[in-house]
Amino acid sequence: MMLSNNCRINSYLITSQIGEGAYGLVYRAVDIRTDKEYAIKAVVQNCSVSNEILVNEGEMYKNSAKLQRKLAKLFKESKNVVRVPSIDLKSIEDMSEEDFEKLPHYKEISLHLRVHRHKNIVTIHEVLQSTICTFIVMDYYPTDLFTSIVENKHFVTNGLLVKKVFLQICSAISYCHDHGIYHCDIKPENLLLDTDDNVFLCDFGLSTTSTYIRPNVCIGSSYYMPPERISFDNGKISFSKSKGHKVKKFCPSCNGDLWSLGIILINLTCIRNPWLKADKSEDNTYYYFTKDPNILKQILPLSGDFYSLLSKILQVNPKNRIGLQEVMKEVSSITSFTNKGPLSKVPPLPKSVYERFTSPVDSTNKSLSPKQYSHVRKSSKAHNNLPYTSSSDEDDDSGSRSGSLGTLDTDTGLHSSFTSTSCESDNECSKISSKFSLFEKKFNELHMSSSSLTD
Ligand SMILES: Nc1ncnc2c1ncn2[C@@H]1O[C@H](COP(=O)(O)OP(=O)(O)OP(=O)(O)O)[C@@H](O)[C@H]1O
Repeated sequence: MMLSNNCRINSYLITSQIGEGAYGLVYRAVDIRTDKEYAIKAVVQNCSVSNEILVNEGEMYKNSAKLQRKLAKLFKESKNVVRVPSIDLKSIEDMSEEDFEKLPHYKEISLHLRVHRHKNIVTIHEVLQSTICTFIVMDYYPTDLFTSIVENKHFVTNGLLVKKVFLQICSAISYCHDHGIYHCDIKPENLLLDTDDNVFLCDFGLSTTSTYIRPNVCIGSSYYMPPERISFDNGKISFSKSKGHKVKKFCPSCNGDLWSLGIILINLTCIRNPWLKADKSEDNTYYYFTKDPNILKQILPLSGDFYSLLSKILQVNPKNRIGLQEVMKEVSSITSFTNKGPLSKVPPLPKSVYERFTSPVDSTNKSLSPKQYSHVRKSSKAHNNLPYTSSSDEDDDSGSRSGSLGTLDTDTGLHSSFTSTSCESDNECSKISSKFSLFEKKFNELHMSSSSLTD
């Protein structure tokens, strides 16, 4: 069930639905106060986000359809305008593992907030809590890397662009790793692009702070999943001694992300995925690759140098993979990706260009504060020319309010507030606001907390 016209969350007018995933729905919206566009991800409250479950497609659509129905009901009951409190971002960023046990869906937001200052990571502007879900208000980007590679064939003719985008992705991932966050779901659909071909990492729904991850736990998209998450050979897992006991060593999380980056680099340069799944028993190409990595040169038009780099990244044993910084340096200096065509000759990058691509900050904005990249709508008035045209009371904040505020049932004590522009003059809002200061107190006590590329 789609949302009806004029649905608004505080000052965000929903204009369309842009995504549907395992844990939520993503909407495109415009802030009627500023005319800026945002993406709003609705994540179901109390959904048990487990890093160990690969949600199947049927289940995914069931979950999102259920959320869709609940949201439609909520908007209907609140005459299309839902008023919800904004949660203090710092309090979410500071949440602990213990807090995530109580509020699992906040883990994604917390981990994302810890790294969103990087110039190539999507900025979160606001987190809004409703009775049925949490809304994450982020910068909006018009396209993703999958569409750009597959539909627009944007990269295969421009080696410099391949290097720019890939190095920006590496820089974002390296920043995450330096902050103890491992994304675990790097895929082109989770890499968004602005109109200047800058890339932005999103979706921290599977990310983890665990430095080591248990092998053979399927997480992420199968095309990009490293082999140790699918069928790691137990005979090869090394053991170490701890207090006299034999302890099974887990696989380094950072090296799993590295494998996914290797597949992304193949996507960018060859518009192909080498295999459906890095599983010897299920995928013949991958099986032959494990017998002889040279097979890559037969199935893909790789140059000798690029093959040599890929064979250092796509090491079956995660411990043998080349480091991320070395990958970045090698990509910067490589002079050919393919053995024929426009990518058979690509320029090595001067140091200054390499530094610009890999810098965590925008050269025009030297501070590591969250970015302000939001898309500004072309129309001068936000409510002009919208697919969902506004009603006459659109700008009247003293109009009808949703009852949802008063029934927010979380008792976690997350610090929340109403933005002054959204409902300061409203009686109900101030009542709820004082209710939230009690939560604030409790907060202090608790110390809160596929598509694929065509083969
Ligand atoms: N900030 C954004 N701007 C534009 N589009 C976005 C934004 N964030 C997400 N999307 C779109 O919505 C899709 C789903 O978002 P996201 O990956 O965060 O949700 P998910 O529920 O975790 O999905 P999945 O289960 O497929 O990983 C993305 O692939 C992207 O196309």
